[in-house]
Amino acid sequence: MTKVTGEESVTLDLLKGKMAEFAKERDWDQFHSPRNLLLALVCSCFFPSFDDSQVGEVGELSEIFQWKGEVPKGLPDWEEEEKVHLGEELSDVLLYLVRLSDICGIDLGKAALRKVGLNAIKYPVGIKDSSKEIQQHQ
Ligand SMILES: Nc1ccn([C@H]2C[C@H](O)[C@@H](COP(=O)(O)OP(=O)(O)OP(=O)(O)O)O2)c(=O)n1
Repeated sequence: MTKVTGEESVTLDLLKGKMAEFAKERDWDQFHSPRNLLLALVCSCFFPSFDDSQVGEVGELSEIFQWKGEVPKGLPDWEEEEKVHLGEELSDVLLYLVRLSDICGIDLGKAALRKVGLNAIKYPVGIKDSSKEIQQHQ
């Protein structure tokens, strides 16, 4: 795998390439089907390779926040180790999502930009909605 320097700018295309390379080097393209990738994201880890956990990556991410109650933005009270762990679980979700999009032939960046535009039309500025009511109670 090409070395990650930490200095290159991170794009969805870069991550897509890294995941494709990662899978090819291990002969794991056979496991990276749309269904398997979706299951790895949201429910039990289906991959026959290793993990015996019954929790998908979104579940692992949720577990970090479980029982903590609401937490302040920026996570000021969290240990550095917890934040590193959070970054890892967020990354797992992102990486599987990028890979799933690639395998399905969806340009995720373009699709997301288009969706941002659609959201702006659906929710015009100044219109009251339920998410604003939630914010008011925070
Ligand atoms: N068949 C696989 C297995 C793993 N991965 C990659 C994508 C994820 O970024 C990460 C997931 O690896 P694990 O299933 O080992 O999950 P965790 O890293 O979360 O480990 P754990 O569940 O022990 O916390 O590895 C992958 O692309 N294809």
